[in-house]
Amino acid sequence: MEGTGLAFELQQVSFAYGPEQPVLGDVTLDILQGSWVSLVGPNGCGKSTLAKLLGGLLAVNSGSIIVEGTPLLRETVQQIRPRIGMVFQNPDNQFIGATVEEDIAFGLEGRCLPRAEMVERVKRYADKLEIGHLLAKHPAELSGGQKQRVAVAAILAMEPGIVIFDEASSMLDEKARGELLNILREMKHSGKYTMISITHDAEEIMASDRAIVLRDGRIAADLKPRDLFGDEELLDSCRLIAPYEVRLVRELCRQGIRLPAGYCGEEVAEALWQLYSNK
Ligand SMILES: Nc1ncnc2c1ncn2[C@@H]1O[C@H](COP(=O)(O)OP(=O)(O)OP(=O)(O)O)[C@@H](O)[C@H]1O
Repeated sequence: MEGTGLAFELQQVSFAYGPEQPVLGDVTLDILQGSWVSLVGPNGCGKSTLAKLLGGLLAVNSGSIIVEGTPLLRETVQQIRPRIGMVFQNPDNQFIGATVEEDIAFGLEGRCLPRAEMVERVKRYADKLEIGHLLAKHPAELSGGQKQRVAVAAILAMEPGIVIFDEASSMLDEKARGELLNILREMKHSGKYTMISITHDAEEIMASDRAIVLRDGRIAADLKPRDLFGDEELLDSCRLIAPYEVRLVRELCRQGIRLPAGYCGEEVAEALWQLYSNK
């Protein structure tokens, strides 16, 4: 369920890595608490840079970012950072501990939690992510999908209200990608998290509430995922491919079988079934 408060308020945010290199310009947007936003766009358009600004890893050159009501400033960044978890592309770069258990516990140690609560959280989030049987393993013994589950467990154990996934599924195989997507869906369903996912994955975008399209460091579109996948020109400019069912509906339309565009999986099956049973 979406909350009524705002997780992020961005006003005319601009950022450059150097004087010659403006990356983001005039980005103004609000993100509702409890919502799941996909950040999409072609390579180099500024998605990761925006994620780092949101996560307090970089500071804006001009404009402002407010996180859950608190302005993100040099003086407040330490207070805001713990509210935001970030999961990156390469799970190997996210491992800190020598075992899965140590890795999940690592972030909690900095929070000065009582030992019993730390142990309980490690177990609870390991169980939630179905990695309880891996707690004693060394990271090198895990598959890519298992490593990414550990990375997510380590972030969720810190109980952030906001989680940013920066291409977290892009190095995973199809099965592990599907499993990670299910984790994201469960997180959304729990209503406990504001989620931002940077992704080129059509299914992941389709599962989110809203797609923000960046092009050359500016917001080019802000729309429902199904509307994004209904707009071939916009999709092309983001270098995205629509999910299979959307392409199927489009192809059926070309063949003269008319179904509304932008349908998602079960709706396509239902519409085709209706069509078939009315023959
Ligand atoms: N640390 C850095 N120093 C200098 N320039 C950078 C740095 N990180 C990114 N850039 C540049 O900023 C621009 C935006 O990069 P960014 O990684 O935010 O894009 P992106 O949309 O996430 O790309 P991709 O889809 O390829 O991951 C690019 O031109 C990139 O070369």
